[in-house]
Amino acid sequence: MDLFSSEKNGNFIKLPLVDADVVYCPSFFTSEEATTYFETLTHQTNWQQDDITLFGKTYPQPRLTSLYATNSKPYSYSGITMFPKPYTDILKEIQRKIQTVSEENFTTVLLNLYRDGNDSNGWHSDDEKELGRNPVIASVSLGADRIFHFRNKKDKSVKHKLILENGSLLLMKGATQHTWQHQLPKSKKVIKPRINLTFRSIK
Ligand SMILES: O=C(O)CCC(=O)C(=O)O
Ligand SMILES: [Fe+2]
Repeated sequence: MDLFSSEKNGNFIKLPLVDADVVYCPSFFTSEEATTYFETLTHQTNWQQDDITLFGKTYPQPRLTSLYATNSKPYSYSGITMFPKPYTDILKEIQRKIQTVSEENFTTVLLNLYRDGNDSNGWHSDDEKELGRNPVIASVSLGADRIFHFRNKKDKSVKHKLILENGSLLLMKGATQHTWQHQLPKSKKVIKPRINLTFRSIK
């Protein structure tokens, strides 16, 4: 499906990032769908808090995570290896809806729970080998609005900010993970939780 002619799924905005392909859709899901998904995933997900190792030091990850997949392939990043559980019905439903616009056969979803504005996700690219060369990553946001940043890898002063809203979809494709990093910074103002799902393909 051509993203820009899709009316049913609302408004797709292409972000002005050089050598990247990032599209944001603010209300991909209705607020009723987003509320149902948020409530169900809060309670049904097998949330865990792993330790990560960065530059030889070990810390508890500043958020909770969980991995689900249609196969049994693990996913490794920041010194953590996660083994997936099988998709639940709600994850199948969300994936079916995003697959109508993403044209990618996702196998795996990483869920993040940011309990409040103290939880965060530091600068990184999703460039692990198991994701393949130019990964398509579909990122769904539920719950509290949070600020999201991109910065260019060659010139880290080149940044782009956006707000990831409840029920939104962000699609990152093409060279994006080679040329840009992203982060979800802490925010003193945020007191409510947010759930993020990033659908990926690990073959
Ligand atoms: O929470 C988000 O919006 C970003 C998550 C992310 O970048 C990741 O899990 O790789
Ligand atoms: Fe990421």
